[in-house]
Amino acid sequence: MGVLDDIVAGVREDLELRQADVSLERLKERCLHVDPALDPMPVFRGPGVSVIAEVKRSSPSKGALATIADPAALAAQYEAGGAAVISVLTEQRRFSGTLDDLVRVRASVDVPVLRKDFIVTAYQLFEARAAGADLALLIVAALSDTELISLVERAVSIGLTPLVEAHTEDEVRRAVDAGARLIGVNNRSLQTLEVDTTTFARLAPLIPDGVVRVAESGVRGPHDVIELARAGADVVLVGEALVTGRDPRTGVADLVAAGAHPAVHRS
Ligand SMILES: O=P(O)(O)OC[C@@H](O)[C@@H](O)c1c[nH]c2ccccc12
Repeated sequence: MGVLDDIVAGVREDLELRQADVSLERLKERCLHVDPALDPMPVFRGPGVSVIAEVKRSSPSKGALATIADPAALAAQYEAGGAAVISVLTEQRRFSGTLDDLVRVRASVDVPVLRKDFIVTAYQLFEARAAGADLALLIVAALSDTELISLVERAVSIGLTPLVEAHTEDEVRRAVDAGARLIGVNNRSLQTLEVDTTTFARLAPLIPDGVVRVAESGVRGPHDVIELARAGADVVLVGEALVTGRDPRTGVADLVAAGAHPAVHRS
């Protein structure tokens, strides 16, 4: 069993407990009382490379990265540095995140918030919306075509913008076929956890014009942002470098500045 299957098995177990506790009907009811979701797409399509800054305590590849006692404060720093979107890892077992982190982040920033998790059922989309999320990650490798198509549709129907993540040529094709308007190329394989930052440049040309391209994982600093922008990135998603760096606000600002540089020409 690859790492991804292992993670998803744990996610399904945790999900069963939450489903026994809160019915889908109750979640849908909660969704009626949260503020309408924010649309990240106009900013993503605007000038410069947008930065999605991630609240990430640990990862299966690196273990503990940062304590992050106050995710809301960290998110506020990211926003002050110019982050277009805040990503919050809500998976508990491997990433030490919770949905409560997302609720707290949502309350402290005005930019859109992404639920970063291993979403395999519509229930998790309603959870995301009820917690105030504006975007939700859908990982192609964790889903069948039927599941992917129905989760993309369901996300859109409840106001969430799906970020559809691919790691191979075939997965990019499946993301496109599922109607994704926002596609992320993960430089890290979720089967082996290895990072190859050339993955984005190799797969980006398969993403049609008009679809927003996100480069995910392994971005260490401004230099990487410039390279990824040249390869066609509209957006970069950065976690580790920001949570382990000295100052998250300056860290984001430096990435935003690199992506806004006039020498950076995006296709
Ligand atoms: O910490 P990094 O290397 O900057 O990566 C961030 C983000 O891309 C990574 O956390 C990620 C990308 N896709 C995922 C899917 C699930 C969990 C985590 C991820």
